[in-house]
Amino acid sequence: MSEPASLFQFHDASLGYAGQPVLEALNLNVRQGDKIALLGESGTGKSTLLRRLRELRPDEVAWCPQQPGLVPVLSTFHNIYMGRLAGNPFWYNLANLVKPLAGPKKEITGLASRLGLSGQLWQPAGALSGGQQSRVSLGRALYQQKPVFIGDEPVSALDERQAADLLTLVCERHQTVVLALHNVEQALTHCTRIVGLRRGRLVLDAPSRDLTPAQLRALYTSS
Ligand SMILES: Nc1ncnc2c1ncn2[C@@H]1O[C@H](COP(=O)(O)OP(=O)(O)OP(=O)(O)O)[C@@H](O)[C@H]1O
Repeated sequence: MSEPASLFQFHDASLGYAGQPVLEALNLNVRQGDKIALLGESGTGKSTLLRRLRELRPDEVAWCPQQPGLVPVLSTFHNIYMGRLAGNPFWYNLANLVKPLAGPKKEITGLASRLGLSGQLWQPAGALSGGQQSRVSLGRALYQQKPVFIGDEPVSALDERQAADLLTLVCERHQTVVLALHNVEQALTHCTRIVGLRRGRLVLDAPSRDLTPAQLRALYTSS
């Protein structure tokens, strides 16, 4: 059987800002079909790496940022709809803003129900709880329907059951997934490969089946 295609490749790469490296000597190959959890303590460069992945293949990536970045005066429906804004003509977007058309209405109503947001569909995003807002943000990324999902702590504001349910949904609906997570159990349950960062270096890249929670927690120890 042939190897899955490579989507993102880094060879001894350095990633950072304005000439200041955050990640150095990075070697990483993300293949089609990978379900990767990116772990590491705060400030070690997870978001930096995810942003670069998104920049490399903007048309193929559904992006779920760390901060939901919703438009507070617009409804849940409209914020989810924004996931496909760029792919539709102006008149179509305007029509949906004023009076949602049957197609998007049906699709987004179904998605909102799956996200537990049926009761909030027409409420302004600014009136939602933090967890509800992060589900809207997830909905907006899912609505993009891209082959690759990149999420920066997409379920950190959710309770355990909701987080598990929505990580399952994300993995089912995308061929390739890369998620920054802080919960090692979630990482091992939902992802097939774990990439660990520590102090700006990639220090772990292994199949989930070969790892234990204790090994992953070591990424967060101070020594
Ligand atoms: N836009 C930026 N300009 C300059 N430096 C930045 C920028 N974004 C992040 N950094 C710096 O890069 C380093 C890594 O940040 P990054 O957000 O990638 O970490 P992280 O692992 O995602 O952290 P967290 O788990 O807290 O989200 C930090 O020192 C941060 O200050």
